[in-house]
Amino acid sequence: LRCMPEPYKIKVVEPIRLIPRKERERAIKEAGLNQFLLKAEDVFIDLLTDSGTGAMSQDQWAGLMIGDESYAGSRNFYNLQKSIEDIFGYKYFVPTHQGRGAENVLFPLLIKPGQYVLGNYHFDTTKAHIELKGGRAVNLIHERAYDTAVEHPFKGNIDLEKLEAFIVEHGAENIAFILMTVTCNSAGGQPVSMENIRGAYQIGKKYNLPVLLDAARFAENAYFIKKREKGYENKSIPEIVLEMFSYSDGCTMSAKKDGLVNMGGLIGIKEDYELYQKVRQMVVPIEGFPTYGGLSGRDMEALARGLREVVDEAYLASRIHQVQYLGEKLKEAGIPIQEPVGGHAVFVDAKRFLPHIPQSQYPAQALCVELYIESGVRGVEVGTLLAGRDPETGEEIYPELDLLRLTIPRRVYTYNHMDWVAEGLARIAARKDEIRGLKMVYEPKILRHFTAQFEWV
Ligand SMILES: CC1=C(O)/C(=C\N=C(/Cc2ccccc2)C(=O)O)C(COP(=O)(O)O)=CN1
Repeated sequence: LRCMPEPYKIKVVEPIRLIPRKERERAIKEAGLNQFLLKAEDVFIDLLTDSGTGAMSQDQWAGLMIGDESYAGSRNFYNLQKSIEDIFGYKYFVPTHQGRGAENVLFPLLIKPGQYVLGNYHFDTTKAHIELKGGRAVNLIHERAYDTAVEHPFKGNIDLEKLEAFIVEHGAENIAFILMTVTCNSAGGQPVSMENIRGAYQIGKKYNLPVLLDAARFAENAYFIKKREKGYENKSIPEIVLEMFSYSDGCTMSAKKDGLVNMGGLIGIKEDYELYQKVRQMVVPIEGFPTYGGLSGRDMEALARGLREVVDEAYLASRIHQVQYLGEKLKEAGIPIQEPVGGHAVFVDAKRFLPHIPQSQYPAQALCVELYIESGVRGVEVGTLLAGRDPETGEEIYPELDLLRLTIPRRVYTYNHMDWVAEGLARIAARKDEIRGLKMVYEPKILRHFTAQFEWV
């Protein structure tokens, strides 16, 4: 499975340390069995998220030195604007501090209370912003995404029949917009095919609905299209990216993923000047000013350069192969994962791995805690804990997928680190029937997974 070596060499290193098991047991206990509450220094290999945790290049670091911190009209804003024009083919954009900043500015301009926002599968913070603006987030991903054992090249695809049927049934006037998340994080970092993006866009046009991309991992999505979709094998990544964005009216983007930066986000608008004007007004009270949107000049420069780096095929091949490699190692150890392996993470199917733990006892969270104790590796739960409660009934939602996400930061870890993670999980697999469920002893009201506290059942 080894592919071409990484197209970069290491120049700076940051020490990491595996603290003794006794200390790991104490640390996670003090964190209420919630890995979000651990100190980063007590984590050996941090697979909590690929968001903002990647390594920047020498070109990006060099760019910090030409950060223009003028309040308005910063040079770096115009450099970022050029990157967005060249890569997305969009005429307008506004920077924001991260993805949620983009959602917080854009969504109230598009959603009337009670309207639906239709998508393949909204990420949880995006769903939260849709609901906070009075919208109703609806996931219409194709059924196959819920069966982790089923292999399909584009499990992130929206079910186009369901999409059109929903619009016809509820009336286009009750739909705010269509949001396509590429790649689809919640379904396991699964890509969306060009045909599917085009199909959703055509349906949007047919019913006069805006179509937006949640573009956090757009480059990884483009790579999968090149590798897996007929007719794209000879297209360059930049060509594929331009075509993807041509099938949208705009995008929100957490640049902390495929922007290759530690902080950043943006709202992109293809050509709707009127919407752009509204966004420029809204960004002032929320993110500061239209030419900096919550970012310093140097951050915008790092992003302007990161967007150009992320569409490099040699980089994408090495990044995605490393994720595939970890997936293969886990499969060899008989650990059930979402197949095929996605672009930014390996998702362990905790329901299949720990069938003796009911979803009401958070199997993926229990596995996450065990993995930290066993090997100092921090993953994250994408399952019942994350799903939260139904906003209307208050009942816990038991999602189809109860996954432990092992999220690989970009350009940070080596294959040895991946082996360490796989061996830790293999040791757990040997004693998995002894793993106990969890009960939540403190439950926050909003986005509970960040600060919830647990005890072993
Ligand atoms: C598809 C997509 C995302 O994946 C996304 C953020 N993902 C994150 C960041 C995160 C969120 C919640 C808990 C832990 C970590 C991820 O770990 O996966 C956002 C929000 O972006 P933001 O974090 O910059 O505000 C919008 N869309």
